[in-house]
Amino acid sequence: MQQLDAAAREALPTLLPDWSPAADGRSIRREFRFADFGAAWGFMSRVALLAERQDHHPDWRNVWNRVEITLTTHDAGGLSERDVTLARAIDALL
Ligand SMILES: C[C@H](O)[C@H](O)[C@H]1CNC2=NC(N)=NC(=O)C2=N1
Repeated sequence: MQQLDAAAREALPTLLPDWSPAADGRSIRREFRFADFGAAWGFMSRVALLAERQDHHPDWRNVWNRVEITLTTHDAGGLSERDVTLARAIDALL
């Protein structure tokens, strides 16, 4: 599994404006806030189905109506196209 190349990294702020790259460049992160726990859980259920379909899984946490998602590719030891693909699919759920 290849890590993102320089051009793809440069495109991240445009492609994924709501995701913040980690200082070490190895992951991207976004926080989501919903009306209540049920809405947050429903979102997480849909993300879980995306993750299974893409065989690419988030590192995430949920506190009541908040969901924090961090994406990285463990097999690549950093960011890959799989992270970009999953992030875009997650954004499309909103
Ligand atoms: C064997 C299976 O394809 C791998 O373990 C997949 C599963 N989901 C994954 N998710 C993430 N975030 N990174 C991976 O490297 C990864 N690898």
